[in-house]
Amino acid sequence: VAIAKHSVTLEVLSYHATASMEDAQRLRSLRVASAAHFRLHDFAFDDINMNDDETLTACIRMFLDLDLVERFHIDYEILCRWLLSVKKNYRNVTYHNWRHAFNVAQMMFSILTATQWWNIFGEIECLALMIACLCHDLDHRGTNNSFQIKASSPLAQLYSTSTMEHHHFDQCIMILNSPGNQLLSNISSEEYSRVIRVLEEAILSTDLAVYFRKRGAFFNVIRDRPCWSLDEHRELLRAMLMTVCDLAAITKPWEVEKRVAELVSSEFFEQGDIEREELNITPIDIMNREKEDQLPLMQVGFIDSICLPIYEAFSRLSPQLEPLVEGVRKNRVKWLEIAAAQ
Ligand SMILES: CCCOc1ccc(S(=O)(=O)N2CCN(C)CC2)cc1-c1nc(CC)cc(=O)[nH]1
Ligand SMILES: [Zn+2]
Repeated sequence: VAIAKHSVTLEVLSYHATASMEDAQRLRSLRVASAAHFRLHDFAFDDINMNDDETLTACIRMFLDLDLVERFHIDYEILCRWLLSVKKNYRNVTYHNWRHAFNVAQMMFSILTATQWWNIFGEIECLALMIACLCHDLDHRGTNNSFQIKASSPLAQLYSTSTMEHHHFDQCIMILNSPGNQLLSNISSEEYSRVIRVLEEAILSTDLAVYFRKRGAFFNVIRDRPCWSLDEHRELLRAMLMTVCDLAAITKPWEVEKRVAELVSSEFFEQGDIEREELNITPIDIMNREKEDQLPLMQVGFIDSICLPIYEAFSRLSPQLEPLVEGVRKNRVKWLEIAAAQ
């Protein structure tokens, strides 16, 4: 029975859509503007004025400028089809959609280039980090890990910890293995297994529970600088870097942060509505529409407990990253002002 259940579950999960030949041909024919044109090196980057095609050509630009296409002999049409397939496997949910993944990848690109850490990680790990950012929330349903457990969803039956993150990695691998989407088909098996291992670590590290578990070690290692080189703690740095990119909306100019927080809270409230209506449970405050007025102070709590520690640590690691922690501090003031005005 267990196997039957498992195969049924896999059956349910294994559906994924890949892009058509026509779509890939069309994207392939589009002009790819420069990183400067897209402002891809800006920490204040905002995708709001971009259409979907532009987000895709901006991803091509990031892969080209990190020299990943040349270095890994990536077939251009496969890169186009792979990007289209990744975008197609994000659902039309309020926050955890393609635009979120795209913004996370742009933040990774701007940090790797501003700090020159692409030199420390090397091409294999940069390739894995960029793929991880674009794929890290694949097939998100707009509900979090605890919801999967409470709803005993098929995903929770497969993965009891980091439920969604294991699924995102699963989906990422399935797309990479799909005909016409095999981005990594021209690298050696030794390099391939390194990319996949870094990819899995990076996607799983976007579970905030993993961030909480690992960040103590990271802060200790930072404190004892400079008696070690970043190179010795690359895995820990990559894990923290994924969280820094995943939460980066909190560092953006107020108008961006305000808009994104609205999307995050809407998605939380949608989950709360399902919990109330279908699971008959009272949602936690952050997902409870009736507690909407507490949102500004919740954001201050989010900033103090989760964001400031990591963005301060990163600005100590590299002065080029100071604009990030400054952005968080400015947004903290704005959230407090709103709370005080209520
Ligand atoms: C904006 C609507 C309210 O949003 C929040 C409310 C509370 C907290 S929390 O730090 O208290 N905490 C986090 C860990 N959970 C397990 C328990 C609750 C975080 C957010 C929040 N999260 C994200 C990441 C998705 C982005 C964002 O902007 N805000
Ligand atoms: Zn994410």
